[in-house]
Amino acid sequence: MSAPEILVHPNSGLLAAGVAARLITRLVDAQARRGTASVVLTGGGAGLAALAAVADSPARDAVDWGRLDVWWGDERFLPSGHPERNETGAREALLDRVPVDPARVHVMRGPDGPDGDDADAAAARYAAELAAAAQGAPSAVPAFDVLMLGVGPDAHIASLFPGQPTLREEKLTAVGVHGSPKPPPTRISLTVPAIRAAEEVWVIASGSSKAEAVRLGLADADVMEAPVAAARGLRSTLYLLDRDAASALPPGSSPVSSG
Ligand SMILES: O=C(O)[C@H](O)[C@@H](O)[C@H](O)[C@H](O)COP(=O)(O)O
Repeated sequence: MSAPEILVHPNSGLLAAGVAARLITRLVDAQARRGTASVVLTGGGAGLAALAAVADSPARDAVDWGRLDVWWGDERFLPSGHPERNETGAREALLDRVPVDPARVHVMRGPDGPDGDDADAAAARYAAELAAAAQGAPSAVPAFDVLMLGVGPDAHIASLFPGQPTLREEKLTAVGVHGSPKPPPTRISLTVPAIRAAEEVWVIASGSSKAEAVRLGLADADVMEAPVAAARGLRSTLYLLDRDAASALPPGSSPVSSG
């Protein structure tokens, strides 16, 4: 597992622009190497702002959008098109604005999907889709090039909340989440092992309400108390922050500032 690197941007707008530039570069590099690329998206303000910045960037045309696999780290268990779905936000910010291949946009299904109200079955369906794309990898998930995560003030990532048993899941790669403290209560989430199988994990945070969660994540806090501490990539782990989110870094951190 990689130790986190910390990159601090002057404000939330420059954070979004910085994440967008970095994402475009990573996807272009992956496609140059392998022909395809994969990304795992997050819901939440900072992650969606970064996607909108990708769509607004002239450099976006350097990405071959038809050869990109798009996955989600978590989804709110709501019907397709619902404004609160992470999918809806990502489509509005980016996916409707670039020529992605619909067959490569891997959504977590909601109650209008083939499993109806059964979020656990919808999660199992997603795990099966991940396994099919994993080409026999022992992790049963593809080697994601970039997995983006927002973080909550309570230090949750994806839909893995402090104290919930889903944090201890070791075998399944996607789970149904019930009783989420952040609405809506029912969700689907990747698990810790699925997140940690990504090549690069990016924790993206903006604003002072995230400063304590960022501190806990970097201080290797107990994962049951601060799920963000589990967010580590195989090759690299980046904390992409604005100044306010970086206002309580643990002693001894070596942030790199931009701008
Ligand atoms: O479904 C969700 O709510 C998200 O995936 C969640 O994990 C989010 O990324 C964080 O809560 C940060 O959200 P904000 O950036 O909006 O605070």
